[in-house]
Amino acid sequence: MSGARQAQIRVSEIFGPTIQGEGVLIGLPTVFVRTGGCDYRCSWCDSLHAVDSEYRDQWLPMTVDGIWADVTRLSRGKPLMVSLSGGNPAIQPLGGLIAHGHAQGYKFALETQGSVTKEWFADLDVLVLSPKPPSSGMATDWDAFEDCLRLAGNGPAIALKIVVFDDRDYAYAREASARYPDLSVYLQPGNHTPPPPDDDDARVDIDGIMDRMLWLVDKVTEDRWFEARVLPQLHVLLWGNKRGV
Ligand SMILES: C[S@@+](CC[C@H](N)C(=O)[O-])C[C@H]1O[C@@H](n2cnc3c(N)ncnc32)[C@H](O)[C@@H]1O
Ligand SMILES: Nc1nc2[nH]cc(C(=O)O)c2c(=O)[nH]1
Ligand code: SF4
Ligand SMILES: [Mg+2]
Repeated sequence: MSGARQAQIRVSEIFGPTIQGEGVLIGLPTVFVRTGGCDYRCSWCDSLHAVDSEYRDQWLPMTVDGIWADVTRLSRGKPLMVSLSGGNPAIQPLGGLIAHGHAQGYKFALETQGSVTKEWFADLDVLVLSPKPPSSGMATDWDAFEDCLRLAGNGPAIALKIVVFDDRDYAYAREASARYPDLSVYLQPGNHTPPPPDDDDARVDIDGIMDRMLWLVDKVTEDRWFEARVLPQLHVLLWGNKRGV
């Protein structure tokens, strides 16, 4: 067995099929592989159970074969799009998983903030880069971000997805998009009520999300930013902050 097949990947949860709730693949049936651990700490992160080391005892080191047994069981052996998220999945050794799945007709989309890059980005089908706006409390390292684009090359389709809570975030999204005019850009209203990691049924402020959604639509139309796409987190509208959907 090759080294890549035996690499240990830290997994927080594997679930689905559900529909991709965000961005360029919205509505597409998918199985999620959510890895554990992140180099960021966004103030409003909705997946702290896969970020905060307090939850690391819930993360399992898994091999490609172990993950693949779950993915094929959930998809009942029918190839589909696998969504790699986290935490930051870019810090995990995912190249072997992607090669193994591709050989069986599956596709792979990766969600990452663009702070860490890997050679295997070039093997992805879809790369979603989600640089973080000021409200997150994180600073963007644009050199690291550009490394992601460079290593991905012409391999995957690449899209920008930027969370927007307020005017400063919106200005950041405009700047980020202006830097990379060839990338399609998706604006996502922020959820002010991310789930506490231990509580699946936490209330979600749908009215607030809808208000920001309407505000964002006004902003892009007033600015004649006609390349931007504005989309809510569909899974949050459907299932609130529930985990595993
Ligand atoms: C949980 S992150 C995991 C992948 C990677 N760390 C990243 O941030 O792209 C997946 C997506 O959820 C978004 N997200 C996280 N918390 C959110 C919130 N409270 N409201 C809206 N989107 C959020 C992130 O910006 C990212 O686009
Ligand atoms: N349905 C669904 N769509 C999603 N898109 C991005 C998600 C994520 O947490 O990375 C996510 C998620 O957790 N569920
Ligand atoms: S980068 Fe992604 S997973 Fe990490 S803290 Fe921010 S939103 Fe959460
Ligand atoms: Mg999520």
